[in-house]
Amino acid sequence: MDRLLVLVRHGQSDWNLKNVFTGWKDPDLTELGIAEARAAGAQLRDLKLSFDIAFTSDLTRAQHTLELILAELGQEGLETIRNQALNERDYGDLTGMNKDEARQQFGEEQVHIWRRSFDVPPPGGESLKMTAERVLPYYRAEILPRVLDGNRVIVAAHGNSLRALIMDLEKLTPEQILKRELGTGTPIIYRLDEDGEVVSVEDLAD
Ligand SMILES: O=C(O)[C@H](O)COP(=O)(O)O
Repeated sequence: MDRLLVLVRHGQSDWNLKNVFTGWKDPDLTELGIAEARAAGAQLRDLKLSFDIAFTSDLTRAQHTLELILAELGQEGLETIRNQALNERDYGDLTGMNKDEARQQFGEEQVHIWRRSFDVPPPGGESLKMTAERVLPYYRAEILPRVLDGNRVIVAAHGNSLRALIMDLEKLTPEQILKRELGTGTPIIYRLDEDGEVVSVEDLAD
């Protein structure tokens, strides 16, 4: 049985381009983001992969990325479950602020802690630990059982919601996961065993 799980971060968004903290705000993809999503779909098609069900967040940039990938695969209209449990980490008071301006205002070190520490949330927002506390229960309840049933699953989501999932799948420490940068529009292909443990991982960025 092929227990396939593909994770993909959305393509470049308007606010990625503007270097602005985005979190739960809802900008769409840029032209480059659209091209990245199509390229991700083409990579999966070249690998002859197709899917039985898709999951995405409640945010446009991830949903749009998924639609473009499915179109490349000739799988428009595939059953898709959207849930805000897969949303990007909530950036709280930093949302909408330019990342360089935030560094000038709060200092390089503090902004790095907010962005890449495991359990220090940005003011009014979510840490990676808090993000994992909503992503992982959803994964275990809704996504993993489908993979274990033999459905080929694709998940289009966000840098930090996917980090939370990857940390669990690959059994990474907080230090290891925080060094892991996920490319926009780059699929990561997992195959799992009957217990949901990772048998193989292929990051198409490598
Ligand atoms: O929400 C955002 O601004 C980005 O998608 C992720 O931001 P980060 O690189 O600071 O984690």
